[in-house]
Formats: sequence, C-alpha cells, structure tokens
Amino acid sequence: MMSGPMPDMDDAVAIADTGAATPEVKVRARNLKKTFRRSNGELVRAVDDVSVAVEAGKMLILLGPSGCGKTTLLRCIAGLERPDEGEIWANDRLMFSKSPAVNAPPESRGLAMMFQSYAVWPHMTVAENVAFPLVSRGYPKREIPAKVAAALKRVGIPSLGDQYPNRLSGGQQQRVALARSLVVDPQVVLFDEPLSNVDAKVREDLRVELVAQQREVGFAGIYVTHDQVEALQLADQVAVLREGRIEQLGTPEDVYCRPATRYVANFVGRVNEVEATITMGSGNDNLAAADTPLGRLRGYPMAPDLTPGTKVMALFRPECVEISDKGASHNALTGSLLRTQFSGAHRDHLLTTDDGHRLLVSEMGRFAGKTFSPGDRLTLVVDSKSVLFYPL
Ligand SMILES: Nc1ncnc2c1ncn2[C@@H]1O[C@H](COP(=O)(O)OP(=O)(O)OP(=O)(O)O)[C@@H](O)[C@H]1O
Repeated sequence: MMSGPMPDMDDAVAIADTGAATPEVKVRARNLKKTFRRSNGELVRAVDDVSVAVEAGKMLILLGPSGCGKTTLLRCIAGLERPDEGEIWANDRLMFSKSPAVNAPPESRGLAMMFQSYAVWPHMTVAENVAFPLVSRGYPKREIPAKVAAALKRVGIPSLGDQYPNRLSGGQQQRVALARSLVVDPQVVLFDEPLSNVDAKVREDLRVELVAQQREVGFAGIYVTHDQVEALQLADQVAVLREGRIEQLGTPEDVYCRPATRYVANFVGRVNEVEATITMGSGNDNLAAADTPLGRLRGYPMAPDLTPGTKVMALFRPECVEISDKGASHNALTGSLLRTQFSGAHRDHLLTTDDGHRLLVSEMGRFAGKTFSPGDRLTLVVDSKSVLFYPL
C-alpha cells in the first residue's frame, strides 16, 4: 500500500507496509532491466533481470569484467540511467517503477556518490570541495566549517583544508572525494571504481580507511569494481556479474571457496582446471571421486546430478596444493617444474605433467631453505576439500 495519492512521474514515493523493503534494507533493486542500442543498431542487454539489496552498515560489491553491466546497474540505482523494467527502492521509498510511473531524480534519492569520474574540483580549496554538498543542500552556514573539519579529520587529512587539489597526491585527492561523499552523514553511498586511479599501496590504505569509515558512519554501500582483491576485502556480499546477469551472490568466502560456476571460480582468483570423469558419486562425507589424466581426485560435486560416467571439470586453487616428499594414497599428482616465481609472501611454481597439463602451485611463506630447480620431479597433494567438480 502506498501512502498518499498516485505519485507524479518525478516523485519518490514513501512506502508504508508494502513488505517490499524490510526496515534495515537501505537499497533494493528488483528485476532491473536496461537495454542499450549501439550506433550500428545492435541491442546490448547491459542489465538483464537483476535483483540486489543492501542493508544498513553493509557493503555490496558489484564485481565483474569490463562490459558486464556493473556501472549501468549502479547508474540505474543512482537515477542517472532510466531502467526499462523493474523497481528501485531506497531508504524505504520507491524511486523507480514503470507502473505506477515513478522516476525520482538523482538528487532526491538520498544517495551519496563517489565515482571515479567525479574528480574533486580544481578551482575550489579542499574545504570548499567538501563543503559543497552541505551548501547545495542548504545546511545552516555556521554549522558548515565544523562539519567540514570533522569530515577531513575522519579521512586523515585534517590540515589540508586550505590547499588546492592540484597540490595534492592522487591518494589525498581521493580522501577529499571520500570526505565530500561522507560529509552529509549519508545512509547510502554508491561507489564506482573510486580507487582505480591511485597506486597499489595507496589503494590498500584507502580500502582499510573505507571499511573503518563504514563502521563509524554506518552507511550502506554499493561498490563497483573489476578488482577481485578489492571486492573480497571490502564486501559483506559480492554479486559476480556476467553479461548483465548475476552469476553468484554471496559472501566473499562463498564466491572464493565455493564458487557457483567455473566462471566465478576463474574471475575471483586463480585456478587449476583438469578434465575428469566421475567414478563415484558423493558418499556420507559428501566427497565424490573422479578420474583425471593425472590420477584420481576426490572432491566436492558442484551440481546435484554428477553420477558415475559424467564428464566434469575438476578445479582447485594453487594455494590448496602442497608439495610433498612422502606421496599420498589419493589426490597426488606428479609433474616437472618449469619455473618458480618469487613474490614475497608467496612463491608460485609452474609445473608440467607427463601428458602436457600445466599446474600452478602457490607456496605461502616458510619456504626458506627449500629450493627447487627447473626439471625437478615434484609430487603434489591436493586437499580434497578444495577440489570442486563442475559439470561441463
Ligand atoms: N550509453 C550506452 N550506449 C550503448 N551501449 C552502452 C551504453 N552504456 C553502456 N553500454 C554497453 O552496456 C554494456 C555494459 O556497460 P557497463 O559500462 O555497465 O559495464 P561495466 O561492467 O561497468 O564495464 P567497465 O568496467 O568497463 O566500466 C557494455 O556492453 C557497454 O558497451
């Protein structure tokens, strides 16, 4: 039931007891669709029947490769793009629907934004930049300096208020942009790849900062990225997108450790893939067995109907493999070392098996004293709990 009369096209609608949004859900998009027509006439389903929700104080990450529809979905929620179908609710108000016809303008949705392209304004000082959302919302003038100072302090640049942005580093400019997004104490913040223009170390610092700010301010966030490390670090929930659709929605642990599909497994981390044939369906321990050209593997079936004889792909991550000098009764594979790459916290070994399969093994820390040379025969033992069988 909607409160009040039938809304005008450009009004947001407050909801009473619709059951459409529970109190803690800050943003909900339902069955959103958005199709574009390219200049050559071709239709692109940028967002294809997507439903997502984010609760107060939680971060939802939209993750996927370039062109999968992340930005379009975010822009629909922000009100910068008009969906073809679906509904959008924010802060318990209907922001978009086709029937009744509702399409609230961006500035009335109560959503703060921090977009990569929304750079800080060079002709304004840092303090003026941060004050801008307060001024444009008509905040009492005398309250603005204290709010700006608090926002700058919160993002770790309390003394930069008088500076012009072109005197600041990229990381400091991003802090200004973050302060500008948070100064109005928003309940919801939309982020579109906000850290993609800063170097790796600054990105990492800013991610930590962002999580701390979220805890403190308690806003709900929707954050677009194609960087899986960023997604896993920041997310409460990750939506992995593929060609406009959600391939998996889950916690970072779900999408990394129990990817629903091979696409998700490959997108959120590195994997070894070996073709296999199921020889034994899953038993009491839920583990099945499959024959591969490299030997028998035990692992978890990722579909219900993987009966003996079914062709599957066995997947396991490089860090779930141990180099063994004892061998093992099952899940043991043998290969010759091609090369080793040292990366500080871990080192990666690339092996080739006798039938030409390539296997990647990642050893974490504690490898001092153990050296291997190209050509060495190594036995690998793969943890059964991390082998996953997917239908082909
Ligand atoms: N205005 C537009 N007109 C035509 N096609 C568009 C338009 N905007 C986006 N698209 C197409 O829609 C699809 C999704 O684009 P979108 O920008 O949402 O993807 P993305 O996942 O955010 O990619 P990226 O990470 O590269 O920004 C792409 O195929 C893109 O070319």
